[in-house]
Amino acid sequence: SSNMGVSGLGSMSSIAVSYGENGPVFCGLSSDGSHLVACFGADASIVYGAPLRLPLLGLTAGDGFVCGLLLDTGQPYCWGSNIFVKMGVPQPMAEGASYSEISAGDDHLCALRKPAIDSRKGASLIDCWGYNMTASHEFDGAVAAITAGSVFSCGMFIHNRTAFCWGDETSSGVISLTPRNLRFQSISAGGFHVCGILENSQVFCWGRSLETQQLSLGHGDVKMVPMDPMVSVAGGRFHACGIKSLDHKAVCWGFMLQNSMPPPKDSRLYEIAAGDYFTCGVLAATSLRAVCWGTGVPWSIPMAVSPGICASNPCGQGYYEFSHTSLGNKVCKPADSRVCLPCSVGCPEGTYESTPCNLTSDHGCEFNCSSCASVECSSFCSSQKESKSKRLLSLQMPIFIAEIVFAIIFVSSVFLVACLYARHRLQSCRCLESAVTTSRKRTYSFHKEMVKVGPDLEELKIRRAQMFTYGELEKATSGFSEESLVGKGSFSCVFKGVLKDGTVVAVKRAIRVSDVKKNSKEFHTELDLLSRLNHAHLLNLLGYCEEGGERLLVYEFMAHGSLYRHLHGKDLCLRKRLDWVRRVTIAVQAARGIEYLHGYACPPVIHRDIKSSNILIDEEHNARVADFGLSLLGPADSSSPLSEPPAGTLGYLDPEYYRLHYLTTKSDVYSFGVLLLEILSGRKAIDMQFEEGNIVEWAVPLIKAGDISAILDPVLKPPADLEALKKIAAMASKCVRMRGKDRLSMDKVTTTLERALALLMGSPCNEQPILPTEVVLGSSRLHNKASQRSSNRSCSENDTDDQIYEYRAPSWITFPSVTSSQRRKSSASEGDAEGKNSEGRSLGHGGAGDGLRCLEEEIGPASPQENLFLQHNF
Ligand SMILES: Nc1ncnc2c1ncn2[C@@H]1O[C@H](COP(=O)(O)OP(=O)(O)OP(=O)(O)O)[C@@H](O)[C@H]1O
Repeated sequence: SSNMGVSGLGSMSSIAVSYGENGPVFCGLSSDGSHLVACFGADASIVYGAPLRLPLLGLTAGDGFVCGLLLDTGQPYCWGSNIFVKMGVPQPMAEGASYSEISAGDDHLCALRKPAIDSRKGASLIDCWGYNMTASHEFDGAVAAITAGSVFSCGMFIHNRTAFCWGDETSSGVISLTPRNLRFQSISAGGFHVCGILENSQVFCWGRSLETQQLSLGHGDVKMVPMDPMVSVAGGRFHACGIKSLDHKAVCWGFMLQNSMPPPKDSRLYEIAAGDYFTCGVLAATSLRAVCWGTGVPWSIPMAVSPGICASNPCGQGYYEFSHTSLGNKVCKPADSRVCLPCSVGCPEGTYESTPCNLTSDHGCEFNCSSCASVECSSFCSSQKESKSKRLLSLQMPIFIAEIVFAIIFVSSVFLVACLYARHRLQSCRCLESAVTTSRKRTYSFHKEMVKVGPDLEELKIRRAQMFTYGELEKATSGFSEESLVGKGSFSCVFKGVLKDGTVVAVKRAIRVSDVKKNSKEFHTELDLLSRLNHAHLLNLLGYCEEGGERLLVYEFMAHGSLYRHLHGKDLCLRKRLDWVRRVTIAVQAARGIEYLHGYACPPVIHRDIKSSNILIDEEHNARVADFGLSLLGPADSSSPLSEPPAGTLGYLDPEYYRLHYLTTKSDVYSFGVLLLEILSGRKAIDMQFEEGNIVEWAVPLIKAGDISAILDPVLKPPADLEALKKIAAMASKCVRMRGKDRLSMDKVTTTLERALALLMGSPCNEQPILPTEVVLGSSRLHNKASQRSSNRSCSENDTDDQIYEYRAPSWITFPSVTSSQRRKSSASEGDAEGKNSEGRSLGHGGAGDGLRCLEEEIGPASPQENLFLQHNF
């Protein structure tokens, strides 16, 4: 018994889609076994509010919000914004309650309590929160699964597999239509309907939103419920989709808006989830990528998602255990859990079942080659013949090789014996010496060859980056023409190009320099680094070319250029269009990219050249951190310094680094602090137009004096409430502290920025702790818009206290406390930063601390007159 394969408007799944006035969002649990969620789409409150560090068992989504079931505690956790559902852990909730499943409707969430049945009462408990639904329900008998529609919810009993529904009958009209005698394998609710898979795998739907009367909604088609057997269904607002048992392809029915995208024709799917007018699914291919169809689908989803929810029970009959060739079986964290997927039923016409569905794989279907009637069959059978003969050849091959090897060994042994005999006979022969020399020579040349193997192996490491020929890139950029030139750096030119397959790329071409060796090293550093790093806010390297003296890097093309161009370009409109929310969003995204470099890449990476021209903006206005040419792999312990000659850009350069060559991740924090000041003020890092040419020297005293308005970019109207920008400014001044140890760490910076963004967007701050200490359940309190708003407003003030970050979750941006290993580096540095400037304290790293203390007064921020030696990534 399982509820697998059911994911409707709000059933629990490894993927969830939210909809509503802020736009569509796709969220999915990563396929790497971390159980962590990532969200992509239009609604910033969901995308940036996702609890990036809390492992979740499953997801569900409603109008403007997404909820996950916490893997460790079995509590629901919601993020996004919906005035009827409290974000964080929904309130009121019974103390210590733990749930096995959650399911969200438009404006409510229901959760099935663990254990499935109360042994004393023989009843199951389902708790709901949200619009007209906040109550605790008791049902006689164990419940197998729950699902939520627009203003109602349904469940299915384990013992007789019948469905039951409750909620607002007047507006849903679903409850009274619930069939009493039908037995289901699974059910899924949509807007005002429910579809279930019967025991014979046929679909049965009830309710009113799938019917022809909905034609009055606008132009579109109404399709009948198909007769095909299905393995899973998902209900949208006026439609439902299912995965067919036969071929695992998606099919949809109900009302479809005109011009809405059809489901993918040729792709098999694992899991589906429906939003209001669209549906998304996980591709049953090695990529495990998600695809969406319908109307108003979320943006592209650059992640591999788990194909289902991890279950602790062994897979039942009719299910097989998912295993991924390259992932092993790492989709699930608890060792004894697994994703169970439904077996396909039947084989397409003209084929027969060649292998049955077993514990580890779905069944296989093959054409019957003795009676071929279709073209597909003929081509399949002829390819089979070919592969059979190849197989035969491959079986014979090892025997052939073994024979040759045996012959060689035999001949060499005979030769060796003959030589030894000859040597024995000619002991006084003087040619021995020269023989030794030759043999030494041979050994040497062999070694040389071994050494040569090194770089080849190195090259093999560059897995993801594709190698291009110079000709290909020349063609892509119309011969590196003037028209294709999009930017110039100190040592490179960047061209826009279009590859053969139509991909738009940026080709970075080194200005030819004589010191090829040094540049080659840096070239390979960047290649190696970029190909190993992977984060939504880092600029992806697509490929490279190294031919003769030419070195070219091929990146994704960033349609909106650099942040520098937006802030300091000639076009003032561009600068004005970058309003406060956009600026802070860019800062959050860039911070996340850098935090990844510092905390998640192993070993840690220090960027060394954070600046506004290295923050690029993509088509969807997301920020990407670029230019890792100067990156160095950092020490595993971020506080131990690397002694490196300084490289970077004037104005952004950490004083500790350029004076002492003392390089840690805190050098990037300094540069990021400068970047934040730049974003807030619209001033360049160094601008000699002003009396105070260095942005740090100018801004920090003003911030410390509390005069935040004096530093804000004059081209923008200050926001109504300055609190968010004040927080950012205060934090920026902590980032540019003289001593690295006194600066914040990047994860702290990200957290503060996220919180500031929430404040700026007028999001209510929630006083509730992540794990509530006192909760009451059962008050059928109807949340009301006005009261909710006023309570929201009153609580947004006093959250400046740093400690609050660790314990409290605001309503839509979450700041969960993380595990010690995740914050391995920051915890040490945090202590340092918070334990502020305790001058007498030991700095913990031998002489380095003392050296710093002596030099503290001596060091000042980079002055524009300073003549620095700057390296570059070419
Ligand atoms: N992937 C890209 N897509 C679009 N434009 C890009 C891309 N990469 C770089 N650019 C543009 O080209 C310009 C030059 O980039 P480049 O990385 O060569 O130098 P830089 O970082 O600006 O300066 P420096 O070389 O001094 O560090 C950038 O400022 C940006 O406007």
